[in-house]
Amino acid sequence: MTANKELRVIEHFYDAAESDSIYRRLLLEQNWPDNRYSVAGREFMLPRLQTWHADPGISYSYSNNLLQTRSWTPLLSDIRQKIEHFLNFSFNSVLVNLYRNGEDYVGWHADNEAELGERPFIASLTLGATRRFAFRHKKTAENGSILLGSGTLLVMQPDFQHHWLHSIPIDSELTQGRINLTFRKVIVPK
Ligand SMILES: O=C(O)CCC(=O)C(=O)O
Ligand SMILES: [Fe+2]
Repeated sequence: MTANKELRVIEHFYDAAESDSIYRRLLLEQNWPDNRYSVAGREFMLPRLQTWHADPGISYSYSNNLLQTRSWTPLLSDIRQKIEHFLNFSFNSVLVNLYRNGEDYVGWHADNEAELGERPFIASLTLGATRRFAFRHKKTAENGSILLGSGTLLVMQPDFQHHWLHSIPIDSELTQGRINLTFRKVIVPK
């Protein structure tokens, strides 16, 4: 079993000009919050900036701890629609990450919170600078990475979160920013 079967990469999902224009718009429009948080009385700094947008009634523990839920902007709705149409799947939330330069990163994790259900299906769109997306198997020493360039859509199949951890490592040489959108489907409790 390799991670490749559980990852699908669609390059140029948006072409270079579209990706560049979306990147610039998001950078200006997102009204990025401060990345200093206080959780249970402890202060910490997230090594990137984030916003969280969801349909009404959607609650996600990660975001409840760290982020306010925002509504969909017209631009985020348009992107969601294009991805949903392409994948024939509907999402109800998106986590937007801004890596201001190569010093910003996300550490090893799996997106397997209970609210994403048994089979978390995640679509991730990269805009701006190219960054390395690294993955490593939870039980074996298998590991690998792929470069995600602007306009690339990465689809993480449910089993990817079960078997692998992923991260965006620091790239100290890099001065440009990157925005990543991970579209998710939070399960609404009945
Ligand atoms: O920036 C990326 O490509 C990955 C972001 C990520 O793993 C996440 O938001 O859970
Ligand atoms: Fe992730």
